[in-house]
Amino acid sequence: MDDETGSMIPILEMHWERICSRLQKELGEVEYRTWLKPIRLGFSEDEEITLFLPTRFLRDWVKAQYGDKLTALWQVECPHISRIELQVASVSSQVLNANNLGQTLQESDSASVHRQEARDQDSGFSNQGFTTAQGQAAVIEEEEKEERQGSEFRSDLAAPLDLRFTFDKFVVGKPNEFAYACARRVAEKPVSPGFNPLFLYGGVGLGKTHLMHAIGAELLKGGKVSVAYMSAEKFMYRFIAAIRSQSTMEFKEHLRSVDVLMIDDLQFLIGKDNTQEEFFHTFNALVDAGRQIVISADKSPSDLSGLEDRLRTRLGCGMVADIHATTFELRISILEAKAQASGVEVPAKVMEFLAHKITSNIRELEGALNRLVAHANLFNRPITLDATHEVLHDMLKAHDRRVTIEEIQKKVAEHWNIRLTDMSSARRARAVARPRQVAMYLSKQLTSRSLPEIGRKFGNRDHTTVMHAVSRVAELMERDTSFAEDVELLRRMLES
Ligand SMILES: Nc1ncnc2c1ncn2[C@@H]1O[C@H](COP(=O)(O)OP(=O)(O)OP(=O)(O)O)[C@@H](O)[C@H]1O
Repeated sequence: MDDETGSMIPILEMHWERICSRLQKELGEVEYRTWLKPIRLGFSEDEEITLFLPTRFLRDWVKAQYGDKLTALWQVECPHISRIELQVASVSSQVLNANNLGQTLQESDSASVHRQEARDQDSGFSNQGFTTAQGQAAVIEEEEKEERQGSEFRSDLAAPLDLRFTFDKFVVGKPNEFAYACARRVAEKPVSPGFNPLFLYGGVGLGKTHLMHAIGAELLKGGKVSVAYMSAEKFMYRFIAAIRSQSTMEFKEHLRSVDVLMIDDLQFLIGKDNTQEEFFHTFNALVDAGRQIVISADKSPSDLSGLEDRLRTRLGCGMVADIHATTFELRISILEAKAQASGVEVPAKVMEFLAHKITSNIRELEGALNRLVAHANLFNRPITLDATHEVLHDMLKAHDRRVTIEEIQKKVAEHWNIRLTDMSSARRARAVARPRQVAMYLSKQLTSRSLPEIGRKFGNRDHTTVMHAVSRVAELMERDTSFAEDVELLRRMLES
């Protein structure tokens, strides 16, 4: 670490400003704003410069796409720099501004940046800098490292909230409307009878953390309330650190002084008996003192076997709200909202395709859209079905599976709103015959069945009928783009 931090800060900043304006000129405003503007200047140590990015995705992208360029530009400014280090961290400009960067630079490692941030903000969230979920993961990693190194217990107990996770960004649909309504209720009126604790549960990536952060953000708007959010994992690490540094009293007092305590991913405490015990006491102390508790987990309290019975009973005695698996409609609404927020035009067919293909998890769906948007911004190309296939190749491959003629018939019938039985009926009306031909065409394209086999599945038709259907559909696709897009969309949905 440079020990001349006082005089080094403005110099470093000056170099960084020059590098930024070069990048801006060279790459253009859009690309610069998308990828490089979020970078925050960290500190210099020997031959290395540390820069911070708000998310892991951005860090990885910047590293892969601009790592060499950034290193080269730093070398032009400061020839002794041979390496740049990109880290995920919640470093708000507020923390690393000219006034306090000096202090920050005197600290010895990146974890100290978080420490500095926490000190600045003291207790509660009201003045805190915010970070992303990935940022928090990085913070936890740093903390674990610190704890392994035996450093002293710290009083900054809670993790920052993620500003992106607010109620207005949460898309409500059938699967999550109850959980949403409960979260809203707690945010508007904490400790309402019957809502303490609020226990949110559901599968991975369905919005539990989002709702918890939204509760926190809403409560903080009103001020005067202290909110502590942390993952159960973090709770455990902090607890262990407190034991090691003989500061468990501080730990308990600090946690028990908050108005609202939110613990995410409680299932992590399964099998961690001592931490469970501590959590149980904290829980009771807070509830007895009339404070609000919000918990999330992947299962309902009664299904969290491995948690002590008395804890499970207490967890289930407030409001238990399930977030169900997403529906196609909800996935579409989420994609529409996120596409609109990104400012990039995403065709409806692409959204339909993604919503059909990526069904398990909103995080994955969001990740797919982010990749498409990033790609479109970077190469200044529109998002199309072809581009989607290309950009998400690896992700889509993971979902690939074999398709049957029955599935093709069903999907095609649904698409054109005809009866499934018409796939094998003798009806010749175009409204029925055309979809049937498309289904034959797709059966030829997507399965290894022979023409006679396909014919048999379509009401024992002759193989020449199938041949005719295949060439007719191919011909129509060439002439009619909208028809071609329909067929293409069906093909991709079936391949998903
Ligand atoms: N209804 C929704 N509307 C908009 N975005 C959503 C919705 N549900 C989830 N998301 C987004 O999906 C991502 C994953 O959500 P979140 O982290 O809240 O899931 P989780 O249920 O806590 O997952 P885990 O079980 O892994 O902790 C987040 O970026 C979140 O903003």
